[in-house]
Amino acid sequence: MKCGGSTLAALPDSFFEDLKQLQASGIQPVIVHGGGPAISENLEKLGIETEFVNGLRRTTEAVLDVVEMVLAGSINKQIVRRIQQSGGKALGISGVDGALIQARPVANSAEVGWVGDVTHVESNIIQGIIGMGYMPVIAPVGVDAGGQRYNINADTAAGAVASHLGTERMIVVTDVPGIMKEIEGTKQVLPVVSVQQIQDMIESGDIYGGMIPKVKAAVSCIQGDVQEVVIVNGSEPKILSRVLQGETIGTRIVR
Ligand SMILES: Nc1ncnc2c1ncn2[C@@H]1O[C@H](COP(=O)(O)OP(=O)(O)O)[C@@H](O)[C@H]1O
Ligand SMILES: CC(=O)N[C@@H](CCC(=O)OP(=O)(O)O)C(=O)O
Repeated sequence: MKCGGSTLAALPDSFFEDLKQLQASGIQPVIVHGGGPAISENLEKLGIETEFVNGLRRTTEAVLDVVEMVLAGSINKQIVRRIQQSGGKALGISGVDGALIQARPVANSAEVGWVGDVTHVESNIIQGIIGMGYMPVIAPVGVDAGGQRYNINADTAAGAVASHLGTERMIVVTDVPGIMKEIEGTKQVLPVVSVQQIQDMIESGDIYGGMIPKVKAAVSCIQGDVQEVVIVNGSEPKILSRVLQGETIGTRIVR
C-alpha cells in the first residue's frame, strides 16, 4: 500500500483500526509512505527553496537532508505510532536500512539533482519483518553501492516494492476518490481504467500533477506480477477492507 502525504494527517483512527484488523486476520500489509507536504513545510521553515520538475522535487544536498529527516524520521514514526495505538504491530524502516531500496540517478538528474530510480528492492528484509509479525512501514529514501542517498518519489518506490514482492495488489491511498474525469459537465470517478486509457488521459491533460507518478508506477507494476492497482481516498470509512472485499470503490487500474 502507498499512503500519500496529501492524506496522512487526515487519515481517521478507523483507517488504522481497519489496518490492524486486516493484520490480525492474517493479511500482510506493507506500507510505503510519502510526505511531500511535510517536506515542503520544513524546507520553508528553514528558508530552503523547493521546486518540482515534472512532479519530482529538485533535490540538492541541503534538500536531501530535510527529505531524509522528514520521511525516515517524523513521518515514518508517526505512522508507526498510529498503527501501534490501534493495537497493530509495525516496524519503521527507510530504504537506506539494509540497502532495502537500491537506487541510481534518474535520467534527468542534471535537472533534478539527487532523485533516484529504483534498481533493486531487498524484499527478503520485508519478508523478514513480516515473519516477525510486524507490518513494515517504509520511507522512500534510496541508497547506492557507494553510499549515496536518493530522494525517491513515494509512488515510484511503492510500485517497485510491490513488483519485487510480487504482491497481487497495490492500494494507493490519496486525497481524491480515484481517477476523475469530466463527463457531460460533471467530474466522475472512473471505476476501471486500462493502461491505454491512462496514456490517453495524460496526453489530454485529464491526468496531471501528483496523479502522474501514481499512474506511471501503476502501469509499470501491473506489467509484472501485480494484478491490479487501486487508487482510493484514505478518509472513506474502512476503505482497505472494502477494497479487499471487492467492493466497487475508487479506481482499479488493470492491464
Ligand atoms: N484525473 C485526476 N483525478 C484525480 N486527481 C487528479 C487527477 N489528475 C491530477 N490529480 C491530482 O492528483 C492529486 C493527488 O496527488 P498528490 O497530491 O501527489 O497526492 P499524494 O500525496 O497522495 O501522492 C489530487 O489531489 C489531484 O489534485
Ligand atoms: C523525488 C520526489 O519528488 N520525492 C518526493 C518524496 C515524497 C513523496 O513522494 O510524497 P507524496 O507521496 O506525499 O507526494 C518529495 O520530495 O516530495
